[in-house]
Amino acid sequence: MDYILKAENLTKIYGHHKALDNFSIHIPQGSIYGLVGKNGAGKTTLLRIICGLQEATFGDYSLYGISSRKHEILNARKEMGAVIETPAIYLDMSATGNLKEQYRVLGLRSFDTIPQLLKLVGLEDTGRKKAKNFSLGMRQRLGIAIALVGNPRFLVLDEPINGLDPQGIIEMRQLLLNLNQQYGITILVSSHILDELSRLATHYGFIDNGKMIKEISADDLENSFRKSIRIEVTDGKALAAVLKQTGQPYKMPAPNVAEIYHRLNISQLTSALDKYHCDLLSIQEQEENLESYYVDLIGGVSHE
Ligand SMILES: Nc1ncnc2c1ncn2[C@@H]1O[C@H](COP(=O)(O)OP(=O)(O)OP(=O)(O)O)[C@@H](O)[C@H]1O
Repeated sequence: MDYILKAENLTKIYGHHKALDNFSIHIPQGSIYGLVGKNGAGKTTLLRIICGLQEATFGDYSLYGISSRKHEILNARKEMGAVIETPAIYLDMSATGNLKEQYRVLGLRSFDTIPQLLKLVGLEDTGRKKAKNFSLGMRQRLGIAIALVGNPRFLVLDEPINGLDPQGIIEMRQLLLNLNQQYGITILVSSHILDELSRLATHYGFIDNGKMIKEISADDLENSFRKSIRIEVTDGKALAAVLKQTGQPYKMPAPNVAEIYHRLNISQLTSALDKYHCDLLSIQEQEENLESYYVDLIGGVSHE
């Protein structure tokens, strides 16, 4: 498989703290790769390193097969655009003004493609309006337009939907899918918003404490989702006691709620609970999702 970005043993140490610890990652060409991890897991550190904003303490990585130890990595980075933390935009300038600045920085002489770029990110009607009067979503999309100057084949986005309103989230989703599907741009996107990420990502990497815990394609992930039955009762302890007797795996995501993964005889369960004076409040079939997978992988209460 062709990887846009590959690392096997990246380590970044701040003082005594390992922000990345022998970290590995494999981003297939053409993917939308969702990087998932809690606050402080090391996501931004990784993104800053691959964008050349920081150096790794140990280890290297390759971009389009070019090792970060080689001088040519500087050229490889020109084929990559990024928005890390807040987009780097001039608030007193219009969208066009901001793009012109970036064209100049990259030494591009003609501004002819600016209208096309503005249309692509949905900012074609902003005229002379200054970026300081843009909504957060418009600023994020302007940041992406700036990152797209120079036609990168790899786009790196740090939490692009954080703080956006529902409309902003939908527009961002459509933009990212369009960039990936119509323009073939590989996208690395970090996000906490798992439900939204699951509508976009073709691959996932789960990072915790600076380590890559698991990489998986969206297809493999979906195939691994199990169906379960969610039961809510008046007395979780009684439910746990009854379920323990079955010897089958179950989880208790909340005090009075259990999820079980095997066939269940409801009348037997009800009469067993009855002995503890415990009532069955609700019973529901459900399928695992990205969020429950993440909780299982990175931490949660399980009785398997
Ligand atoms: N410049 C720095 N000096 C010291 N420690 C740092 C520095 N930058 C990051 N860290 C620490 O490294 C760890 C990883 O931080 P990082 O910003 O990469 O996490 P993150 O996954 O991006 O989290 P968040 O989602 O909160 O941005 C954290 O414990 C953080 O406090």
